[in-house]
Order: sequence, then C-alpha cells, then structure tokens
Amino acid sequence: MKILKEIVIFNFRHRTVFKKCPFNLYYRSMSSLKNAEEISSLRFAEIPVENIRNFSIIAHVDHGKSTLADRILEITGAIKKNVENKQVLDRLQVERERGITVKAQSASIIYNYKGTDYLLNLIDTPGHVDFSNEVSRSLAACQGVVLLVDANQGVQAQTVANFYLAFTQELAVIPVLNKIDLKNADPDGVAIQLQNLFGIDKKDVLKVSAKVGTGVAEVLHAVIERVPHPPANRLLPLQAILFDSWHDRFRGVFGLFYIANGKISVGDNIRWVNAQKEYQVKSLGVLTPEELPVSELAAGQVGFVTCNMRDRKDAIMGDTVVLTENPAEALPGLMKSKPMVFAGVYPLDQSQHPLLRSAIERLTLNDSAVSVIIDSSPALGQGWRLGFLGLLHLEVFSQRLEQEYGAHAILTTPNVTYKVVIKGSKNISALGGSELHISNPATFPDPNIITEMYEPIVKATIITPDTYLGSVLSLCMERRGQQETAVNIDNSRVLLKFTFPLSEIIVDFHDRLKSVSSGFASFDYEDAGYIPSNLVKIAILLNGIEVEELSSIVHSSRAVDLGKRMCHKLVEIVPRQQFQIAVQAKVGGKIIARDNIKPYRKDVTAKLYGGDVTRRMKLLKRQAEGKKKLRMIGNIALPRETFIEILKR
Ligand SMILES: Nc1nc2c(ncn2[C@@H]2O[C@H](COP(=O)(O)OP(=O)(O)OP(=O)(O)O)[C@@H](O)[C@H]2O)c(=O)[nH]1
Repeated sequence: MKILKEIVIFNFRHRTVFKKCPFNLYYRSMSSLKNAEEISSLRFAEIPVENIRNFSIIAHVDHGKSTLADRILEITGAIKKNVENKQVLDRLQVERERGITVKAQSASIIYNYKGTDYLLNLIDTPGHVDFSNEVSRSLAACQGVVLLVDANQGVQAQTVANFYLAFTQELAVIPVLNKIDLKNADPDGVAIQLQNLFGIDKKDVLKVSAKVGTGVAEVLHAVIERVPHPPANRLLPLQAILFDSWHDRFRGVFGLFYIANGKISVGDNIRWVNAQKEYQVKSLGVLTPEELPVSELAAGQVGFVTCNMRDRKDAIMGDTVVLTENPAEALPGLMKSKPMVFAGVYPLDQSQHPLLRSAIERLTLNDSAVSVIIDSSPALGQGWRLGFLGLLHLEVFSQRLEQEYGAHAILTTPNVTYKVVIKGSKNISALGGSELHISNPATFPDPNIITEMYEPIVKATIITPDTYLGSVLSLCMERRGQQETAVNIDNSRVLLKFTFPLSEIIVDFHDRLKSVSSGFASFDYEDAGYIPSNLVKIAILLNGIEVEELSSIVHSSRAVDLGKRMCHKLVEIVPRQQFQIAVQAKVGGKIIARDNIKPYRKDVTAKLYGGDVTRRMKLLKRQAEGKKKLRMIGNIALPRETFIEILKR
C-alpha cells in the first residue's frame, strides 16, 4: 500500500483565499448581537457587498451540520435560544421523521463583528450522497464553506467528496472539527487526517461542539475573516441565478436567487433567459430563516422572488433572470445532476392521475434532481418514469408525495439505465447510432436481436478502519467491484478506490458496508460511464400472470440468485390470500425459481369478542382503506411497498 503523502494532491496552504485568522482575539460578547426584532427591521440591501459572506456548511452524514446551523442562528439572534431548538432548518416532515437533511436550507442573518454589521447567508446542506445535488447547487451561491468533521468519527467518504467539490470551485474552506465534547473525540488525530488528505494546516482547524455551543462564535469570525465577499457589482445590470424553488398553494412559484450583479426591485419587469418568459416582480424577500419581505435585493445577496409564474416548468434550475429593459448576458448556469435510478410511478387508479400529476409537478420544482418523462403500462395505465439519484432519494420523494400533497402512488421496481445495441444498428461508440437506453425492463428487446449490452458503473470511495479491511474487501468483490487503489490515511484507516456496476450498489450496499464494519466504514460514489456486460431480463409471474412492475434487468451471473430471492421475498411480503399463489421467476422461456404463498383469510375482526358494532366497523373501515393501497394483479392484491421491498437483499 502506498503511503498517503504520495496522494496529497493539493497543498492547501497555497490557496490565496485562505487567509490567516487570529480569531481568538475577536471573540465578542453576546450582548453585541442583534435580536430577532432588530434583524427583521434591518434593511438588508444597505449592507455593502464587502460585508456579505455567503457560505455553506458541508459534511458527511450526521457530522452535525444542522446542529451547528442551530447554534449559529441562536448566536446571531435569528432564533431564540431554546433547548428545544433541534435541527430547526430541517423543516420537512420527512427530515424530522428520518432525522436526516434532504433539502438544502438557507438563512440570511446579520452579525455584528468588531462594530460592523455583516450579512451572512448560511446554507445548511444534506450529507447523504443521494442528495449531493443539493450541495452542488448551494455552492453556486457561495464563496466559502465550513467543512465540518466529526472529531470522533474522523474523515469519512462524503467529507472527501465534499472537500473536492468545494475545492475545485475555488471556494474558501474552513475546516471545523465538531463533537469535541464526546469522550472519544480525537481532534488532534482528525486534524492530522485533514493535513494528510487535503494539506490543511493544523493551526487553521477550528474545534467546536455544536451541541454545547463551544467555539461556534469562532466559526462565525473565521467565516468573516477567511471567506471572501461576493465578486458582485451593484452598478451593473441585473444578473440573478436561480438555485432553488418551491411552490406555495396561494402564492405560486418561489425562486431562490443569488444576485450576481445589479439590483432587483418589486415591480421590475424581468426576463427568465432560458425559459424565455417575462414576468413582473410581485414580491421579494429574504429567509431569516422565516420569510422577511424586502423591497429590493442587491448584488451579493441571496433572496426569493415571486412573479405570478403560472407554468411551474418555467423555473429551470440555474436559469438567469435579467431586467427586460436592460438585459445582461445569461450566467453559465448550474451542472445538471444525472439520475441514476429509475422507477415507474403510477396513480392507484386512473381517476387519481390529475392529483398525482400536480403533486409531481410541484414536488419536482422543489427537488430538481428528479427527472420526469411520461410513461404508460398496459397494467397500470398512464403514469411517469422518474429518475432519482439513489434509492433513498426515491423513497424520500414518494414519502414527500404522500405527506406534502396527499398523493398516493404505485412505484415499480427501481432499475438503472442499461444500453443495448440491436442487430443492424450502429456501434454504441458511434454517437447518434440507434442504441437503446433501457431504464424500463418492459422495453428490454428480444435477446436474439441484441448485439451488444452495456451497464453503468461508478467510481466509489470507501474509508474503513483497517481492522475491517478483510470483510469490506470481500463485500466489494461479492458486488463485482474492481479495486483501483488503497492508501492509508493515518495509522489505522484505509481509503479504497473501487469501480462497481451501479446496479450492485444502489440498493443495499451502504447498509451491508455499515454492518460488516460495525458502522465505521463510509462510502461515496460518482458516475463513471458504461462497460460491456451480459444482461438478462427476469420476469415475475403470480399464478401464471406476469407482473410487469416486478420485472428487472440483471447481470446474467445474478439471475438465478435474484430470481430465487425475489420469489422468497414475495412469499414474505405479499399478504396471504384465500387461495394458493404460485410465484415464479422466468428468464426467456425458462423458469429459474419457484415458490408458493399459502392460502389464508385475514379476519381483522377475529380478535373481537361480543357485539361492539362501532369497533367492528372501525376495523373494517381501516381494512378498506388499507386495500386502497393495494395493486390488483388478476385477483391477487399486492401492497405498494412490494416494489421497493423486493429489491432489498
Ligand atoms: N455530542 C455531540 N453530538 C452532536 C454534536 N453536534 C451534533 N450532534 C449530534 O449528532 C447527530 C447528527 O446531527 P445533525 O446536526 O442532524 O447532523 P447533520 O450533519 O446535519 O446530518 P445530515 O444533514 O442528515 O447529514 C444529532 O444527534 C446531534 O444531536 C456535538 O457537538 N456533540
């Protein structure tokens, strides 16, 4: 194994934006801070560009980003100090229930430092790789980042990915070690990891406890000292870049903008350059994190705009807004995220199609990483094929459809996009040839006419303590991984680079990695193109009827295994019916696995004694409601969750 110094790619200290900061000298008492009422009356636009700092908090999952944001909001008076403040920027029900951030959330706050008011635009970002698009979009509005690392866990895979994301965009990076209150915290050891991996000087690393509040004021001081002000000019014509949007039932589309140059005022006529649409500005505001209306937003600021936009598709992420009368050039825009996992989404019955369509439109406005194309299935009718960044993203999206819009949907088995070349078509390498992109197993062509098959691969980074190296390596081999490099990042941890077929890691790889390493290994990946492959389509039959939504495309070496597992899984998760059900997996004309679901009648009222009619009616009503969530295949009822559950190993 090579020693790490060989892979230190950048010398962090040579960065010009990374200024020295004697921040300890500048600690100020809380009495100099503005309270919430004062903040709301401040005229944000009056703060000069030189006194604005736009930054994101980035980190691996659970390293404490949202908790640090809570403390920053408290210190700056944006929210009242309260023991109840827990991840206040995680506002979605799904975030609260799962305890993870899925949406980047911004807050504009005023902080008085050495007698001067600074406007700090803070963006709390998600840590999970499935929401990395939220991080990269947020960075478009920033000049710096707080790179937070848990002093107990040390550098993890998303720490590496996030560091390079910020570094390649030439943002100032403030390294901060969190959770120093924990007994096992090893801030000095983790500072050495940062030095070894990224060339970060130990003396530039801050140490905090976001939970207790220790050192948090120093983080704000470092942001002011080390992050450059936005390179914005208020005298130039307006250029504002859209980096988030959402829908309000009463006020329509909200766009969150970074104002790169010029100013925008209520009443201005504006043009959305890519959408090629013109509107009049109806309202402007900043998030403090509550909405605070303002009459003007000026260059360097982050704020929202409403303009009676009717067609939600007009809010194209990365679009530039300019003044109609004095239009400037469009800005370069944002990198589009590439969906990795696709699933069909259908209404429970066609009468609910309009409700589901409207919900998908509104939700994709807030989650621009989801791709949408119209699709239809003989069994399920009109629906959509949606693309997601991963399985967690898919699950969160379907949960949000239900929780935020009351829209229930059937999801088909998730798949990645394969490529095949069919007889008579040009070679796959010849761009523009008639190769087929298959993300829906239903469209997999007859194998007899396929000449070439390709599957998507990813480049993965895994960090593991060396005690678990053996089991991590065997898991990687089991998933058809190809090892590229392995380097020590300190005395006890190894950073591995692997290439994997995407289909091998989207479902449960992360969980398995955690389980073989007692939770210590971490994982991140990025798209790496396609490799030739040998693929087959597995069809699933229930009592002889093919269930299209359950079919999948797999590597031929996996077919028998997966077929058996799917049959077995279906026996576990399909509720027994009053008759026996034969479950079969088929490849081509050949049955490769078979199982039976034994008959059973579920009598929900069986446990009731006596004649309490209301109780009996209640139970039957609940059962009827449950039935609404079932998909009928012939006379067999399948729960909606079946389609995601089936893939989990
Ligand atoms: N002991 C201790 N626990 C902390 C500290 N900071 C955060 N935590 C805990 O760590 C857990 C994760 O904190 P979050 O703030 O949700 O982490 P996050 O990075 O925002 O998580 P994601 O956005 O989901 O990636 C929570 O249980 C916090 O209470 C700290 O300084 N000390």
